[in-house]
Amino acid sequence: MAPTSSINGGADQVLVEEISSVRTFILNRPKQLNALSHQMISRLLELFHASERDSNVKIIILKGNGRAFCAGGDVTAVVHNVRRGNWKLGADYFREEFTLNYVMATYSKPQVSILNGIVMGGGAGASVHGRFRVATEKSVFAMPETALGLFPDVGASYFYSRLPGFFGEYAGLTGARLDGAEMLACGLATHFVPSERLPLLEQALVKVNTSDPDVISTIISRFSHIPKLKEGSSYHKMKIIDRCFSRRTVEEIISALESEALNKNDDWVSSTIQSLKKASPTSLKISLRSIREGRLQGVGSCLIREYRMVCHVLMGEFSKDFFEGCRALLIDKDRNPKWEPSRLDLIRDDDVDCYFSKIDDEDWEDLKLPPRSNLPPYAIAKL
Ligand SMILES: CC(C)(COP(=O)(O)OP(=O)(O)OC[C@H]1O[C@@H](n2cnc3c(N)ncnc32)[C@H](O)[C@@H]1OP(=O)(O)O)[C@@H](O)C(=O)NCCC(=O)NCCSC(=O)/C=C/c1ccc(O)cc1
Repeated sequence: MAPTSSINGGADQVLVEEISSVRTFILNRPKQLNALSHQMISRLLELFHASERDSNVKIIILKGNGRAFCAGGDVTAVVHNVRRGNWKLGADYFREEFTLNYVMATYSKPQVSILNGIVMGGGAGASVHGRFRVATEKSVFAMPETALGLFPDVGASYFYSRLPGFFGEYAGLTGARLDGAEMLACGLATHFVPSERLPLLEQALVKVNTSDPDVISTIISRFSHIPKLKEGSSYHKMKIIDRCFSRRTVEEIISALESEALNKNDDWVSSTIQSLKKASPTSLKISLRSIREGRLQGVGSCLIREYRMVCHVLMGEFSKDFFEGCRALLIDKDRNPKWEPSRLDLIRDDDVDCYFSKIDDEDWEDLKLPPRSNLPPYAIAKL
């Protein structure tokens, strides 16, 4: 085994192992649950580009050190930037992060992400776009942004809109946590491997000398099985999810859930309503619109639209909920955000439209994604 080399600049935040044709990148901020710093994103982008150019590299393995794969973007950096009042620093972060998501979604070599723990926000973006996502019994997946005054980004309007039925709308609006079995059932994961078998899986993968996804899938399948969904799983609620989350507006979704609650006492329905009522009303409305638009767009267009949206959120012209969400959940930790506008009916369609418009600032540009050429047919977005 080649020695583990550490990467500077990111102060060892991404470790690299080189074993024959396989490059393993290890997110290495275990104390922060591998939250993605700007440096980590830049480094990953560099490593992905370099590995794509290197014909000796056949597959990429991405994993996390410690109990998380990755708990999202580094939100302590957000707090820092907000205090400095500079939304463009945030925009720079997202520009690079979304570019990384796009490179992963169109990558010419299989990426195998080992999701043995927490996978949230940016962690989902760094894995779901890749070819293989291996969940375990320790996986906890969520896009929790509506509780923070943001919206499911990193291309979630692409991958959530492609989940069965209206499961993506459900998971995106409520921020629901999914376990490994649910991830596999809905397609966020491609395989489920018990964590105790991961060392054997990795030993088998590092012997690979091909980028053929069928070969790699066959290898992972040797270690995987289909786990049973828990009795209380949201995936068993697909009929209710489809009935309610297919509605045109957030208001209609909530009232459909309330009708379900009247008909039948169901804890799952009550807690779903509670999650929606706790979230930022503005976030809910822009998230629903984003996932709906994502249904008809490719991954690149989704990321370009989400970049516009996130810049509007950071500018805070219509609502400053993102800053309030950071205050309530991260700074003061009172978990009691005061959203403004405070109610769904105070947000008009025109207000939602603004989040999808170009930014009125002469220095601002739409996200420009790198050209991707000569890709093999399987190097298209994966869901
Ligand atoms: C449920 C979690 C994943 C685990 O909870 P736990 O097991 O009780 O563990 P802790 O919450 O104690 O977390 C352990 C440590 O990791 C830290 N941490 C845990 N997630 C994080 C984290 N995303 N960041 C930065 N430290 C963290 C957390 O602060 C804590 O640090 P410390 O108090 O110093 O021990 C919990 O940590 C949690 O909810 N984390 C946030 C998850 C989340 O909302 N992720 C998506 C956020 S939205 C986003 O990505 C936007 C990023 C952004 C970036 C740049 C911008 O300019 C603008 C926006």
